[in-house]
Order: sequence, then structure tokens, then C-alpha cells
Amino acid sequence: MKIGFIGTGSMGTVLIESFIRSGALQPSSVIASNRSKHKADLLAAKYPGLLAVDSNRQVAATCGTIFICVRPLVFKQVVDEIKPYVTPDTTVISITSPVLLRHLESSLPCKVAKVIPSITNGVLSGAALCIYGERMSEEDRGSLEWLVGMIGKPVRVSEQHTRVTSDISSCGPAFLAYFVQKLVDAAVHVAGLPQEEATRLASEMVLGTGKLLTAGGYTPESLRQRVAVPGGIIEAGLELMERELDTTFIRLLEATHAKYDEDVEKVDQQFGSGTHTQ
Ligand SMILES: NC(=O)C1=CN([C@@H]2O[C@H](COP(=O)(O)OP(=O)(O)OC[C@H]3O[C@@H](n4cnc5c(N)ncnc54)[C@H](OP(=O)(O)O)[C@@H]3O)[C@@H](O)[C@H]2O)C=CC1
Ligand SMILES: O=C(O)[C@@H]1CCC=N1
Repeated sequence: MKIGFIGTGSMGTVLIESFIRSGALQPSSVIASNRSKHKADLLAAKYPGLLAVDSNRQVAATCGTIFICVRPLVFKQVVDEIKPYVTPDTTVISITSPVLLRHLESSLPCKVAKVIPSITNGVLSGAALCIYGERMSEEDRGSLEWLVGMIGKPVRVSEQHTRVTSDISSCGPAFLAYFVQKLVDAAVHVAGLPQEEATRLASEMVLGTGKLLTAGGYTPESLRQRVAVPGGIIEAGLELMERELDTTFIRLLEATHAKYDEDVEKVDQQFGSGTHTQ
């Protein structure tokens, strides 16, 4: 069965390349379209057998499973384009959270799901959030999770929790990278450590900490307690973070939720669905 990708920007490309690199898909199973076709052509040149086509309609007419990898406000246009070409057996997958299942189910006569990937899937790691529409049978869900499981950990979430789970798994890499960048800048500023050395150390630290929190049997709290000796240096640093950052993360998630609400409202208007309820 052919798998289609509409939109080969940053995430569409990560998905295609990861599926191919992991062995989940042969290039000859992949058909891709992109508004500026040269991006899809680049993938076709890099992966002989992969077919770059001129229109989204061609993807829809040929593929049983279609990942739509465009920005939220472009979905309506893409959905209208592909609608005449999908059948009840087709599965259409959105990779963006503000396009709700009900937008897709009310507009397309096929199975729909959302898979919210993460840049970490580019190194076959991290979670991929799976949210299913009612037309997806348990078998359909299992097949999709097999595919997604080749590039990350499929995690089923309710649509109601899509935003907050995506804040952690998809936005989290950017937030953590910001923390690393600030730590590196401080090391350069306070002690004159070469930036490259500080970056290498900080990156190894993040990798090791991730392992401790997954395979290493630690929770964030137990890890913190394990390394922060009472009255010691780490505790002095943690006390400052507690004072300075206490409400920062709540405000961070409030900011992402506010932007999400704005996007859902715009998508609602495009799909003519009235006020959103998620
Ligand atoms: N960035 C991330 O880490 C994550 C992103 N997402 C979601 O992925 C989606 C895409 O994000 P991202 O890849 O970063 O964005 P990009 O802007 O990099 O990619 C979007 C792509 O869609 C193409 N496009 C636009 N309109 C159409 C159209 N009508 N038909 C076909 N292709 C079209 C664009 O083409 P053109 O080259 O002409 O601009 C572009 O290549 C977003 O909805 C985002 O929410 C989900 C999880 C993580
Ligand atoms: O749609 C989403 O939730 C993702 C997370 C980061 C950007 N878009």
C-alpha cells in the first residue's frame, strides 16, 4: 500500500526520512506533494523510488494512508482538494493539534486520526501522540501504531489532552534546547568556558539525564533528591531556580494553550464548525 505525504516542509520531511531510515517504508511506497514542488523533488532525488507528484489530488487518488503535514490554517484547503479522491477505506492523518477530529470527520468520508510527531522522531526516539477518530477500528489503530512505533513511542492520548501532551513531547525539545542554550551562555559568561565545550557537556548531560529518567529508574523528584546533597552546591542552585522559575512553567503552558485556542477558533471558522469545545 502507498503512503502519501502532503507537505514536505520540516515535519513532513522528518517523517518521510525517519520512516525510510527505520525500514518501516521503502522509498517506492512513498508519494509526496508540496506546494513548492522542489522540496518534494529533493526527497525523490535523495531516495530513488520515492515519487514526487504535482498535486495533492494525485496523492489522495493513489494512497491508502495520507499524512497531512501542512500548517493548521492550510488544512481546509487541502481537505477540500482531496475529498473527492478519498474512499471509506482511506486513512487521513493530521499531524497538527488545532485541527480537531470533528473538523476532519465532518469533512471527509474516510477514517481519520491525528499523529502528533516530535523532532525527536528524527532520531527514532521520543513519543508520537496518537488520537483516533471513531471510524478507526482497533485493527486500524494497531497498524498505525506499528508504523509510528518504528520511529518513536506511540502514545494514545485523548483529544482533550492533545495540547498539553504535545507541549511536552513536541514543544519540549525546543524548551529544553532553550534551557541548554542559556546554561551554555552562562558558562561562557561566568567562567569563560569555550562555547563548544560547554555545549558538548550540556548535550551529554541531557542525554544521560534522559536515560536516568527512562531506563534508569528515576523520577524527576527522586533524581533531584539523589544528586542534591542538603546544604550543598546543587541545592544552592535549585533554591534559586525555585525562587525565580516557580510559576514560569504554568505561564509557559498558558501561553501555548492561548495560541492553540486562537488557532482552533480560526480553523473552526474555516470549517464552519462554530465555537470549539476541546
Ligand atoms: N515543527 C514541529 O516540531 C512540529 C510540527 N507539527 C505540525 O506540523 C505541521 C507542519 O509544520 P512544519 O513542517 O514545521 O511547517 P513547514 O512550514 O516547515 O511545512 C509546511 C509545508 O507545507 C507546505 N504546504 C503549504 N501549503 C500547502 C498545500 N496547499 N499543499 C501542499 N503543501 C503545502 C509548505 O510548502 P512551501 O514550501 O510552499 O511553503 C511547507 O513545505 C504544522 O501543522 C505543525 O503544527 C507537529 C509536531 C511537531
Ligand atoms: O500541533 C502541534 O501541537 C505541534 C506541536 C508543535 C507544533 N505543532
